[in-house]
Amino acid sequence: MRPTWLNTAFQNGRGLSLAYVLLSCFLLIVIWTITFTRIHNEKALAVESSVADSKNVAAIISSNLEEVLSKALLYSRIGQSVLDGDAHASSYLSPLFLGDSAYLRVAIFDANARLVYSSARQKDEPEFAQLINAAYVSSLMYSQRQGGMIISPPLKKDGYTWRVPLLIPIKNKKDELQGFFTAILDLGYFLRTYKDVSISSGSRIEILNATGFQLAELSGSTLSGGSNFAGEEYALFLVDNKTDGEIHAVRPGEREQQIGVSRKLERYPLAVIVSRDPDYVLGKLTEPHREYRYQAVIISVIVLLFCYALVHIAHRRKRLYEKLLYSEREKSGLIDQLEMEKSRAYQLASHDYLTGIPNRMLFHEIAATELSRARRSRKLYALFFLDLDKFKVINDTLGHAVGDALLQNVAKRLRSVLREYDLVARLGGDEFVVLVSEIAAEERIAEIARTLLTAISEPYPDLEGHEVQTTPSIGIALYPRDGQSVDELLTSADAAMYTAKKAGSGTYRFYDASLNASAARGLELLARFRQAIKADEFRLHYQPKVALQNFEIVGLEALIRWEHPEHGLIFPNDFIPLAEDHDLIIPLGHWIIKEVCRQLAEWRKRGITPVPVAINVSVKQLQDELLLETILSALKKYKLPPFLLEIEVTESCFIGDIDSAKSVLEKLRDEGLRISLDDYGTGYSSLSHIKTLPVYALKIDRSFIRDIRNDNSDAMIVASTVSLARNLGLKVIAEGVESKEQLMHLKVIGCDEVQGFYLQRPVSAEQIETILQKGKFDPL
Ligand SMILES: Nc1nc2c(ncn2[C@@H]2O[C@H](COP(=O)(O)O[C@H]3[C@@H](O)[C@H](n4cnc5c(=O)[nH]c(N)nc54)O[C@@H]3COP(=O)(O)O)[C@@H](O)[C@H]2O)c(=O)[nH]1
Repeated sequence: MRPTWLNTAFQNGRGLSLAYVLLSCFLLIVIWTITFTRIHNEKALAVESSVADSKNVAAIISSNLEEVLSKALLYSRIGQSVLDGDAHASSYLSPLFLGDSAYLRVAIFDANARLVYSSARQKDEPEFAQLINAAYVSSLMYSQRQGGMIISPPLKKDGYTWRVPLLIPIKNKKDELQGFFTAILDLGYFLRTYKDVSISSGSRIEILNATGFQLAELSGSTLSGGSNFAGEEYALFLVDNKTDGEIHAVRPGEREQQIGVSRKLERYPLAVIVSRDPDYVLGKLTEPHREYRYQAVIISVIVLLFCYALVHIAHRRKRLYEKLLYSEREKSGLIDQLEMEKSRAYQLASHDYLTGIPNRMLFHEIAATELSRARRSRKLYALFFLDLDKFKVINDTLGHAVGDALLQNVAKRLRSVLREYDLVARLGGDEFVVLVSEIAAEERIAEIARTLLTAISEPYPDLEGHEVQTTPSIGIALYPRDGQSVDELLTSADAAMYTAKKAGSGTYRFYDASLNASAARGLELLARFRQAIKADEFRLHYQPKVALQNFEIVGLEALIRWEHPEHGLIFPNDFIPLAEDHDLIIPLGHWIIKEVCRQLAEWRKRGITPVPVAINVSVKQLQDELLLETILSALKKYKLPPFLLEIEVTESCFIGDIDSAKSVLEKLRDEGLRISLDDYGTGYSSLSHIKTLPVYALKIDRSFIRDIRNDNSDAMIVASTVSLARNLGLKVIAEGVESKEQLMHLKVIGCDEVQGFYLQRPVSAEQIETILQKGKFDPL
């Protein structure tokens, strides 16, 4: 992820422009670095190859020069024979010397510097006199390394400076000076032989003697000489120990440093310098290097133009982005305004202006959605229609302001006594409606009606300075019994409200008249409950669970009934919710546990093979601290293995304090009891959540089985539950099987067990005994 400031910078174009400029600078640096490096390298290479070439030339020249000088040594030995008095020796010398163009003339002197022989047949040789003096001055100590040779600049200033005289002292066997061999060496002739081979217009060959005097120079085709470099930096190489090397000094008289190499002759006091004009060496690179720079300039211009174009685009983008942002802001402002207007309009259209609660329109909308949910639920839905008694009188006598305040307070009180998700609306005038969803038992409905009645009947101490008291008349309609749609329910509840009004103010009535009696009966049952446990009025009925593989009975479910002395057999839906609400479910639960264990023990005693019996345990029972102890002591008392007792819990046990419910069930499982999840599909638990619970089986709710043959979505839900549960290693039991078709369908999709009226309704312990003895069904 890019940091936010970077994102913003890139979005608004500023960051992009900067990036393009930096990239361009980088490219320019790269382009010019490459260009200059290439130029520099090529120059260095050219200099290097010129130096190597010059070194070769210097080596060849110095080697040839050594050869030429070696001949002078040969001639000096013939000269010794002449000095020894050999009359014919001089006749050997002439032809040899005549064939050697490098030497112009030779002469031999005795030890007293008297001329003994001259090839030029001269009486004296003044040019050599200076050399002979020099030889005496140096006490003839010229080293053998230098061939014992003296080579000096010519005395004659005739322009032929390259015609240099050389002297070789001649010694006898006792190493005494016997005389001198002298010759004029034509270095010009020598150098010219290299003119065509190695020398071009930009090159120069120089021959220096040991003192730094330039004896000869060949520059192009021009011969010259006579410069004295003694003591100059240019000739410093003469005094170092190296034979050859490069010259890094400006030649006297030149402005630029030449690319030069030097080489000293090994045996004679001469040195060769080969140098080249840098312009000449590097001149051929000038054009290609100009070309490189030209290319670099063109590429740089392209890069700059490209950069300019990109920056321009980025700026345009920035401007567009700003415009877009602006219009987005404007648009979202408009949308917000419209939304506000819309919600205000909706609020006005859907809510009662006086009380702020939903009006008839919104009530219809929400109630319709609630009823569509109600189809899946096994709970009850009730619509309460309320009308305030004597409201017209209050309004007419105390004024509209008091009437309005009363309506507002009634709405508040209704809201305050109901759950958040119960629906309260004002239909108009003094008519209110309340839709209460998911009511566990019918008895609860009467309780709710009484709560509403009490809340509204309380005095209103200060309504615009007046104390007011009123009562409501409440009509109650139940879904789906009294109406399938909102309108039908409203009509029924309205009718019931009129019945209530007729019965006298401050009362409630059910649309189904029989329920008025049952509401009263609820109170009566409650009053007798504890006594009923003591008087042993409760009974357990049993319904078999059958394996679909072979239709054998694999278990039973124990279902409670109340054998009331006056009302006869009462079913659990009529008293279990009452018992739950008034903390009576715990003593009842203890009774059921003991009774099931007692029954199992009795069957075993009578030789009937017992099968596991499941009991229903509610949330409240799971919170009972004595539950585990009661179960274990009952199993112990009747010496029953724990697997014979099963526990059925609903998903509602895992809403709220899930950990404590889970821990109780885990303890029970650890003791060997099996836990199954009842009414699966009516709650919100996902299979992945169920996997974390200590359950071994799922009981698919009968509302899914009812239409399994006709409703595709029910069939799909059941099939996928079976397959997913199997993957999780859970058993699947289908409840509410009422037909052969449902049974076959469930067998085909791989359901494990079924329970339902088709095979067997719940029956008394005596009746189930016969069925248990048979052990299996034959439903096909
Ligand atoms: N906490 C306790 N709850 C209990 C106990 N005994 C029962 N109950 C719960 O009361 C609800 C109603 O029970 P009941 O009226 O006994 O109905 C059971 C069956 O008779 C009924 N059933 C079985 N087969 C079919 C069928 O094919 N069609 C059909 N319409 N009804 C059928 O289902 C009820 C059993 O349901 P379930 O428990 O989900 O397996 C009920 O919620 C009971 O749980 C008790 O001792 N303690």
